[in-house]
Amino acid sequence: MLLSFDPDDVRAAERPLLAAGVPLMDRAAFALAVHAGHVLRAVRGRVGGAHVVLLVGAGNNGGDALHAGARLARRGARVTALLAAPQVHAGGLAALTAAHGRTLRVGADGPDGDAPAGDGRAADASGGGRGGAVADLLASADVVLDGLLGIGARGGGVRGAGGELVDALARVRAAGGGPVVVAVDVPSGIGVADGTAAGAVVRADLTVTFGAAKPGLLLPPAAEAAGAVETVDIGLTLPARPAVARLETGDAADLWPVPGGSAQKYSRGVLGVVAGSGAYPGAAVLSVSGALGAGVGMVRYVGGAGPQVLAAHPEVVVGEGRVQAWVLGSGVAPDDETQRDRVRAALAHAVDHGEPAVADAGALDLLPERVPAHVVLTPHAGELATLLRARGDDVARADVEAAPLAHARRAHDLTGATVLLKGAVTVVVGPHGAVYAQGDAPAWLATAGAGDVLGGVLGAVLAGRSADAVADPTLPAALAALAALVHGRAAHAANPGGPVAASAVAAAVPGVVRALVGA
Ligand SMILES: NC(=O)C1=CN([C@@H]2O[C@H](COP(=O)(O)OP(=O)(O)OC[C@H]3O[C@@H](n4cnc5c(N)ncnc54)[C@H](O)[C@@H]3O)[C@@H](O)[C@H]2O)[C@@H](O)CC1
Ligand SMILES: Nc1ncnc2c1ncn2[C@@H]1O[C@H](COP(=O)(O)OP(=O)(O)O)[C@@H](O)[C@H]1O
Ligand SMILES: [K+]
Repeated sequence: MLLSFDPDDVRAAERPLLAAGVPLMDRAAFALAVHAGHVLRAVRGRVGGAHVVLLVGAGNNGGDALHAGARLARRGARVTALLAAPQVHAGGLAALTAAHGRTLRVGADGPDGDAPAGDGRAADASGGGRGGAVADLLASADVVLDGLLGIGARGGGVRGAGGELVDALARVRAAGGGPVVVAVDVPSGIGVADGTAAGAVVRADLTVTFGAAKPGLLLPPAAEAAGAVETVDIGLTLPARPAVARLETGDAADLWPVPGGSAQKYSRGVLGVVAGSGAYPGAAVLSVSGALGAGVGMVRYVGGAGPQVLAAHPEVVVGEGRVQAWVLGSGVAPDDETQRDRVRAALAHAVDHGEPAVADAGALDLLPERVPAHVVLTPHAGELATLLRARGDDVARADVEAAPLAHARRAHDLTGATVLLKGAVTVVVGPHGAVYAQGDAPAWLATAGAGDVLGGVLGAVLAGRSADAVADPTLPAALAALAALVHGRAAHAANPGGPVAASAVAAAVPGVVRALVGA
């Protein structure tokens, strides 16, 4: 599991070590220089002679970049530091200057010249170009180390001279080629704790993060700015509970309901599916496909698409009966009152009798005011905005897309449900601070019906672990993240690197599950 921690937790973990004189910045800078060295060898063949540009802000994040730059300079790299603040980390600046790195102060008027080392003050000096000089430097760099802002960032992108550097770097990259960008701890400008990415934000190819990942490296939309993430152990002891977690391959086997030797279909879990309608029979078929692909004990289908479901899946039982979990609402048309009544009844049953339920699409507006966490909502951004508006919030789809975690959390707080918010990175919020961010899927998965398959996969897992999911209110969030992981991997497996239809995703689910839980 990839765990991330809020800046406050990271600072609290650093404090006793710093008080004891542990050289945390040295550890961070050493690891950063090692990773930058790997990148330089990959793009240039060697560190010696390579051109490295440091973007340096006012804080310790800039200090990391300067110390790492000094190490690279000592290995023969040509290092130029662009100082975006009047005062930068004194020790880092001294180290870089001692290693014969160059420093240029940048501000509203462009680069001002070499800054003296020693007191960390980047005073004006003679020499240095203006105008396009920064752009030329960035364009000629092999690697840029982004040390403008770390966990001390306060929202809304990089402001001031640093923001201008971010824009200049973006223009260089947009023109084609350009340097490999390595972010120090986090891409500068992201919302480190909430994953927002407004204003001037560095787009990195690699982020080298210290102590533990930060939430913004996992959460949308900021996660996209991080590139690959390398976590460096600098010896921090962090709390047991992360801010945001991401399930990985090794986590699936413990969570998945693998049948024991004495299993029979009822003990493995029966899933009731109330999905599809005259207008959308395909949603019922796809939802059932996802559930069967995930290995549910049995599916009972309830609704008007029985013939289509049976034609595709003769193993399904059509009609009501006892179930251990539900999938509700996929493809249920707003004017299909009969099917909507069935969804309402199933939701009430799920709440009253402790049966986990997936509430998708057409079930979202039928939700009771409050539900337990074993009811899992699976909206996309537009549906979540609608749900929040129905509860009095003035929110549009774009607001949800700009801050998915905040809005998923809001929906959880308002309803009590576990919330799985679909997207390029799927965010899951449950009670007691359970938050997951899964970025497992190719963009090809953004195709009609893919969400129905996800609902089926999740329903199967909830049916297989029904009693556990009711007893432990944080488990549905973990199982929802697990379903997103399997669903995303199935999209890859169905046609690596190419387009997929929702039914092909469902067909790939059994193989993905085998790979994850097979001995
Ligand atoms: N505490 C430590 O000893 C360690 C800290 N480390 C590094 O230190 C970083 C944190 O350093 P700091 O606490 O100094 O904070 P930062 O280096 O993240 O920056 C804080 C500075 O940026 C300014 N600032 C904040 N938001 C801004 C914005 N939106 N636009 C422009 N300027 C803004 C603030 O006024 C402040 O001067 C970590 O991310 C990590 O890179 C590492 O060296 C590991 C050890
Ligand atoms: N850019 C993207 N990259 C990867 N996966 C995506 C992207 N956009 C959407 N998805 C995933 O594709 C699926 C689409 O589901 P949904 O929007 O409910 O479609 P439908 O209602 O047609 O089934 C979700 O699982 C979502 O997480
Ligand atoms: K940074």
